[in-house]
Amino acid sequence: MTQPSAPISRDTIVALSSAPGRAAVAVIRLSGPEAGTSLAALCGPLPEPRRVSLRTIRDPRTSEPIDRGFALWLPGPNTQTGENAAEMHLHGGRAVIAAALDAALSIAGVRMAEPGEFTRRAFLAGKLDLAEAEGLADLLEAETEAQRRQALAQSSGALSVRINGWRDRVVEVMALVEAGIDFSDESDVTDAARAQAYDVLTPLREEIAVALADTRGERLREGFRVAILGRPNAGKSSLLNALARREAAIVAAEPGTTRDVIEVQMDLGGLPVVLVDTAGLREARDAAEMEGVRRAGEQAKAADLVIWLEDVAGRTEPEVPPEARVWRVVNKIDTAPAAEFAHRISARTGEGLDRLAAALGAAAADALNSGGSAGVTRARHRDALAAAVASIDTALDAWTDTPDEILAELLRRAADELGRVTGRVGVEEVLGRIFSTFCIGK
Ligand SMILES: Nc1nc2c(c(=O)[nH]1)N(C=O)[C@@H](CNc1ccc(C(=O)N[C@@H](CCC(=O)O)C(=O)O)cc1)CN2
Ligand SMILES: Nc1nc2c(ncn2[C@@H]2O[C@H](COP(=O)(O)OP(=O)(O)OP(=O)(O)O)[C@@H](O)[C@H]2O)c(=O)[nH]1
Ligand SMILES: [Mg+2]
Repeated sequence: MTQPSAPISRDTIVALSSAPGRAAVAVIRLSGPEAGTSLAALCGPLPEPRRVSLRTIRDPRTSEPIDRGFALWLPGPNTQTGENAAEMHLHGGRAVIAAALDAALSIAGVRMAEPGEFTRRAFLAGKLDLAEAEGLADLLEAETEAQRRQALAQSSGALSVRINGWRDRVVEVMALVEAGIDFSDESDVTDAARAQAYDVLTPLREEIAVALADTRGERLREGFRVAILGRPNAGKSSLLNALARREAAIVAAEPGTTRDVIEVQMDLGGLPVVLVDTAGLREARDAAEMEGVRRAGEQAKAADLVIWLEDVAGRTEPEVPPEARVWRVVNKIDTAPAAEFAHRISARTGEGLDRLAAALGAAAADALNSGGSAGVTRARHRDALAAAVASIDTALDAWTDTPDEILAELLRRAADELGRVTGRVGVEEVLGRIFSTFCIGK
């Protein structure tokens, strides 16, 4: 757990923590030193801690009733933020929410929360570390089962435990090397400690490098990208619509219909797949189409998989970047026999689509973390691990003929890089970036 690294604000914050807009129930949360006094000002004498109590919520300026709802008093420090906290569960109408927030803000010392400020305070109180806070952000964004599982694991400390374990081992190696600094006149001790340090560091470096090379966690966050490319009129937009089960893209009989890139999010067996429809590739007839063709090429590069779609009546060679992974799919098999093709479909009749969707799901399952392992999920983690490995490599390369002090410094750098992931090191620079991605009220 992270220790508080900045003074906790004296302000009491308030926010609507349920989704904005009309809903059955709205949850308004307060956190900070005046959360209890504020709740009392709004709802009368404080309920018993952690007990739901039905109250009339009133505007403290006028005593006019605003709503009847549940009040909760959550005294610190055993709260999500570590501070005094309170909640009101109200009827979810817009005017109720507006009046209750306005009434809370009329109380001295209470202000609106910034995006992510509840979570930021939880972090500052040492209730969760940076990687866990990121996991929480991902949990709010999760759209499929595998994403939810990965996010829940990260928010519960799975990645932090691994990273802290690596960091502890680097520190252990550092201590062995530093033993040499302290006993520099006893070369037996130094040599034995160095040898032992080397033996700990080598497999550790391997472990971190393996985690670094595993991109499945990051790809699970972002989704498995499948770009549909082909000549105009192959039926790309029809295929996108058929797989997405909605008319996301315009389909028309004349070639050159699609110009923009159209993305739809799919859930294939709990895995996020992003399907991308593109402009048909040909000698463009106008500037807009030319731009569409250029963007199609970009999508092919960014995709994890390209579907090269062909009309059974006129086969074409894939025109995709050489490094792209390509599946050739033959469409319009309702119009001609096509038994010889591996992937054959009719976007019109739906024939072959279940098989194609199952194959896409299997490809996604290979490429994405199924939500079980606690790997790297963001570029921020990857950068830190890469820097740690680089520092360890420098140390290992120079192992035998480098002074203890320099080796220890390289190892300290590696430990610091690992510490960045959980926020033990270099917190300030990433705080704003991480917490601002939350919604207000989280
Ligand atoms: N109504 C409501 N539902 C909610 C939340 C909330 O704030 N309000 N949560 C908000 O995110 C989530 C639950 N997360 C929470 C995390 C920690 C603590 C908490 O009070 N922790 C204390 C006490 C732990 C204990 O006694 O078991 C602590 O860590 O010291 C509460 C909620 C999801 N559901
Ligand atoms: N018979 C038959 N016609 C199809 C099938 N799939 C698409 N079509 C028709 O083919 C024409 C072109 O379909 P689109 O989906 O717009 O083709 P596209 O590849 O997106 O074309 P561009 O956007 O111009 O590149 C439309 O008239 C579709 O109805 C199919 O499986 N069978
Ligand atoms: Mg199209």
